[in-house]
Amino acid sequence: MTPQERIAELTDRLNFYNYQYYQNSISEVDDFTFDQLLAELADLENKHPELRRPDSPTSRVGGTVSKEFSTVYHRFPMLSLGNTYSEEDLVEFDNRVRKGLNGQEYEYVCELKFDGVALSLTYENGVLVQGATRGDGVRGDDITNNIRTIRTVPLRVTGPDIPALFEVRGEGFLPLAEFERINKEREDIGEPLLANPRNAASGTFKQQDSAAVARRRLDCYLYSFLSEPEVFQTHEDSLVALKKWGFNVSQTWRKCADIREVMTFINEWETKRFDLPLGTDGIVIKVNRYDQQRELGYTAKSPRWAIAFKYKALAASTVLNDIRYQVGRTGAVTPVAMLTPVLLAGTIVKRASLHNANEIERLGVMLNDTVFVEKGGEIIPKITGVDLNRRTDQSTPIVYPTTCPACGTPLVRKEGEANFYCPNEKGCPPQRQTRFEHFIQRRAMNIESLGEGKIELLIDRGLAQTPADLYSLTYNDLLGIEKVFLDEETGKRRVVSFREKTVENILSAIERSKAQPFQNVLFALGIRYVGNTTAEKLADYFGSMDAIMTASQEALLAVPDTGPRIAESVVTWFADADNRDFVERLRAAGLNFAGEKKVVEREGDTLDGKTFLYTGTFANFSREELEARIAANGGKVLSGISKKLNYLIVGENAGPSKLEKAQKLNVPMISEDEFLAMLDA
Ligand SMILES: NC(=O)c1ccc[n+]([C@@H]2O[C@H](COP(=O)([O-])OP(=O)(O)OC[C@H]3O[C@@H](n4cnc5c(N)ncnc54)[C@H](O)[C@@H]3O)[C@@H](O)[C@H]2O)c1
Ligand SMILES: [Zn+2]
Repeated sequence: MTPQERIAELTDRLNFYNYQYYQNSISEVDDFTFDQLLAELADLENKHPELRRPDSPTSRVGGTVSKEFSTVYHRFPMLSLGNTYSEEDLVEFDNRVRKGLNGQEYEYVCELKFDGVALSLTYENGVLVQGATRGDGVRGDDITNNIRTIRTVPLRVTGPDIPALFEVRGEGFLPLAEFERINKEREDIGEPLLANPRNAASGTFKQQDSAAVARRRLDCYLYSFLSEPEVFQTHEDSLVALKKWGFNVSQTWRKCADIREVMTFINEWETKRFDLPLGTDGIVIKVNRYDQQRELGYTAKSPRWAIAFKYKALAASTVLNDIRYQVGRTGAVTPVAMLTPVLLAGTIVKRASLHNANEIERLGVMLNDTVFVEKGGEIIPKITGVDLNRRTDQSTPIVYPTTCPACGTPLVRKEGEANFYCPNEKGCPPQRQTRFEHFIQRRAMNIESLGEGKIELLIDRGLAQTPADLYSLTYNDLLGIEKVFLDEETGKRRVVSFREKTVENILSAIERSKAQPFQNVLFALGIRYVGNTTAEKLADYFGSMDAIMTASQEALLAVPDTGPRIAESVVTWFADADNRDFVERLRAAGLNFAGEKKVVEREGDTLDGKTFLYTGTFANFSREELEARIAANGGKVLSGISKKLNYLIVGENAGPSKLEKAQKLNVPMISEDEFLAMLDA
């Protein structure tokens, strides 16, 4: 390949990766690969400057603005950071800084490099007036409403020394615990999992519906302050002031006297960073004094006074001994790699996730291969590749099972899904077991004292086939039963036994569960795609189990945020005779089959069949009241603007992007008064 061809190929490929990463929140390759390709391109361009393409990613910030939000111009450009993975490069950076400052003394401030989305917040007279993404560095998306949902971002700051106009910048992120929570919920209701916290954060910030954004508890760390004229002498002073004014500044930063101290900081955080509540991928090193920053200046893409040191993802190599196929509640089969134990980032790793059959194929991995495992932002490490140099004739192909490893039923794969499923929902032991686990969890019936092997014991003894059987258990059924569990990995024995106290606790928890609200009961049924939030919406809208059981697909579609997939799943579930029998037994046990509050009482039919969306705030209604009135009069609230939408109700401070889109699609816009008039019609 000629240099010209290679340059063209790299330019196209990297531009495509950037587009996927910033526009669609998808990583086509890992960051290290991306950075290596970018470095290769920069190197080729240096050698052949005449071959450099005008759209080269080496001299531009990677992102763009999107059509869904209105565009804002940054007062000060939002640039990228030069990055390196090596100590030598860091020493070179330090040499450049020393040269650039002509022998002046200088210090650095080191911060963690938070792995999220760059945000810019503008405050006028102490009030947050604008929040934006980085975009292409010059212009970004106005996502003020979404940023307002972050609880740690102050909407107003006060104090004698606060400038009238200033900007703060930081990293918006999805905390790891929140990422795990969302994925657990998604797994629970059969939704595909989010790939990693960074991409999840980026996707969330770009959502149109800020109520949906608020449900994912995003957070933000601030790390930079900008104003004109400057009010601080150093970056350090600004971090201290930001913290004092109430901004969320991670207290992990440290001032370093020289590059050796910087290296110490870098080494210190290499594994300690995994204890932080968010994903990080390196250390950012900044010259502390602002006047020196100015003196050093900028390239087209990044400041010369800062650099990012990126950690290579922590990897280890070990042998893949076996694959276990786990069957989840919805029947999805997931392969789990069983590894020869290996130390990685301070913990012993014995298993790694392989996601699905496609992933095994993509990796080309075989049993007994030596594989690379990496720990990224997520808790469970993953297999990232095969060490082909160490493949021997011991390696044997992985034969993906065609029947359920637990019950022998032939597996099925649905159109467009990566997972295989065991369709034997009722008879398959792990599905039955996880159905119980779903039923007893806190957000469902809250009988968590039945965890840790107790359910298995009940099933084994034939005391419970379905969760409905829990309600007919007696003291004498339970007292004294026990089972010995053997942990296959540690070889340890664990005895689960029902003594008097245990039995009393369990029976009283079962009794108490009868008081759980209706929405919990609905969620506990374990209908696919009916997670917590959906259960709450259905319960609010229909008010009773009977209403939901008999609801048609169309009636279900009228519930806010309920699409065809959920509607179909609900109808199919209740059409099943065993499921209906299960429901009747729960009714007989005395569970709550009706909601106490917010039953939609029909006020009228003036809005029958009409669809609405609203934007802004209203004089006569809160959001909830508005939605309730629409529903009570036969209308439906949609979650986004489309051609199907009949009316956009426009309140105070309406979102400009919604207005623009409605205009483009010719969706009629009405005021609050016009809406009131429709109700009375
Ligand atoms: N995997 C892919 O397909 C893909 C595609 C595009 C980009 N990327 C990754 O993204 C990088 C380019 O992204 P980039 O231009 O945002 O550069 P960057 O992420 O390497 O560095 C700049 C960004 O760091 C963030 N940051 C975090 N903590 C910070 C702190 N304490 N101080 C200052 N900034 C901090 C800010 O958001 C800032 O915009 C690439 O080097 C690559 O690793 C990956
Ligand atoms: Zn099965």
